Amino acid sequence: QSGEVAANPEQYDESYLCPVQVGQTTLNLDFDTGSADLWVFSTLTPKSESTGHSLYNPSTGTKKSGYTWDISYGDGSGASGTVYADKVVVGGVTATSQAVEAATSVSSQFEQDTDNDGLLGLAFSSINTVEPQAQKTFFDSVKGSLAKPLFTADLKKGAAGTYDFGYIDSSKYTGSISYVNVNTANGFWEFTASGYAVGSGSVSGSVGDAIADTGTTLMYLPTTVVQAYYNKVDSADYDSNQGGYTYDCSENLPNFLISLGGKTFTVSGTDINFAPVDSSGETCFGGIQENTGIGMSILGDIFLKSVFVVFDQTQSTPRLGFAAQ
Ligand SMILES: COc1ccc(CN)cc1O
Repeated sequence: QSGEVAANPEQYDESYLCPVQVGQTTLNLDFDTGSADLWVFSTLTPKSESTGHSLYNPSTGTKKSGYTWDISYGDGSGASGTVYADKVVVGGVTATSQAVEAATSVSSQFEQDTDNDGLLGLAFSSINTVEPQAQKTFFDSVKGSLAKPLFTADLKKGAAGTYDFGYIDSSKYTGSISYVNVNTANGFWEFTASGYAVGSGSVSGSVGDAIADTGTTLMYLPTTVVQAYYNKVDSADYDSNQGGYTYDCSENLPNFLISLGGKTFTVSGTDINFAPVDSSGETCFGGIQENTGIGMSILGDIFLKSVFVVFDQTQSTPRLGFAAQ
């Protein structure tokens, strides 16, 4: 089988939500290549936490007795609950008995984001949080039945993009796809990013160890790289109250160039201009921030919206393919 599903941006492209049939209900889920749990708001979620969300009703599923899950994300948000086996359909691709993690508790960030009805993890199943046995991601559940064991991400700035499962749509990118091998030891789509440049010119140095993470909004890079970037933005400085680099919204940001698999990709300064910090619209928060304390770099949506990415398990070693959009 193969299929395509829309990836609809929230305000400021904070995250992208895709319609997914879970049991008999269609929910809008955040496809997250940085985690491996498929969890959903449900009729088991306290009403005080689920108002405004679409809810999975586990009555259509088979309860996995004694199974629980509990996940925490890098931004301090999290959720927990119980586990059911049920039908999940993404763009016509069907997992007939997918582990569906029904939330019995969610953190305030999820409670408040009423566009988001849960997450569909697309990292490696080794980091699924279900106890006593880790469960397969949706991709792992359907991988063997896909025309090709791969999926692609084509996210866009302020417009609907797509995730495709089982095939590469050559109309969605320009030029050739350059591939890098993935190290799955940490359960992420993790690889080594090479040189970089600010504005234009030839790349140098090295960004280093990085993950491709559709579930993270911004780009988190080594301090040396981030300082080099904002040194080229006159009004920029690090604002500890905001927790990152800010600048005058009136200032044009430079492009950021990064080399992956021998090919240089350009993230436009307009894409790196993330959002105003408040309603005055005077000060803006940058889409490139420091990876301090994370242990690796994260190429999140700010990066991903300017490339076409293949999450490829056609070889014995998983690999990532990058092409310009
Ligand atoms: C609060 O919202 C989220 C928190 C964490 C993730 C995973 N990186 C996705 C989200 O949509």
